[in-house]
Amino acid sequence: MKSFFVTGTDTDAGKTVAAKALLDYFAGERLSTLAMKPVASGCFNQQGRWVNDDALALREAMTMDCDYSLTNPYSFEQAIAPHIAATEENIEITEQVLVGAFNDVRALKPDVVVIEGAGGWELPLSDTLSMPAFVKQTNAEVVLVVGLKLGCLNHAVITERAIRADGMRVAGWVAVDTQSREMPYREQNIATLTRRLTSPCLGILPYTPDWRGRDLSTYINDFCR
Ligand SMILES: Nc1ncnc2c1ncn2[C@@H]1O[C@H](COP(=O)(O)OP(=O)(O)OP(=O)(O)O)[C@@H](O)[C@H]1O
Ligand SMILES: C[C@H](N)[C@H](N)CCCCCC(=O)O
Ligand SMILES: [Mg+2]
Repeated sequence: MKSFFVTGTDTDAGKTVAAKALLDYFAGERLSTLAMKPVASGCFNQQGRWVNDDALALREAMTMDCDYSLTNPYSFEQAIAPHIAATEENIEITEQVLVGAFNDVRALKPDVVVIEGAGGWELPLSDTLSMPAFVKQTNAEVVLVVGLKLGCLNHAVITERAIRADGMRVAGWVAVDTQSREMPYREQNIATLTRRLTSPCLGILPYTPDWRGRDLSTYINDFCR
């Protein structure tokens, strides 16, 4: 089994869209998949349970099925920094619960698990815990999603460096056009990312308003053969 943790240059970088594209790609490779959005802030009540749009989109794209609570063990109502949302709900996010959910997902024996982070790499989860501590326990390779906007070059280089400094392997990066209006000098920016990042480009995702219903596998380069 392989696991990929999808992080980004920031919140709104396009992690959910890129994670969906990875799930579509693995499905096209005839690999079975499960997805996780372990910590979600910005949830709504659906039939008595708090659910999150990212988690639901990833669950639609995965090829296997599992209980919602394994995909998304922590779901907070407010769309704010998760550790603050957790405090507001008198909940402490623990590594034990996160790793427990990951192990339960792994026990279902998918070929691939795709895990979407929240915010950027160094996301606080409590006063003492940050997301990288959980990622380390999963042994996942990290995919860095770069939301194409002014400022992304600095954020991308620093994030790739931070992931490696934390001892994790970077599988590569995916650039995402998150807005209808193309970033000025888009190609030059992508060329700079290609030169300055030392991991490979795994794909470039164009602006696709109906991305949820589309097969995005075509935008992912072959990297898992
Ligand atoms: N390629 C795209 N085409 C169309 N819309 C996009 C694309 N990429 C991102 N978006 C939109 O931009 C917004 C931010 O993208 P997304 O939700 O994937 O970010 P994220 O990194 O997952 O953020 P979060 O930290 O909240 O999980 C969303 O409204 C999404 O629908
Ligand atoms: C609610 C939002 N869309 C994300 N899911 C959470 C982003 C947290 C960012 C925390 C931070 O680094 O400041
Ligand atoms: Mg998301």
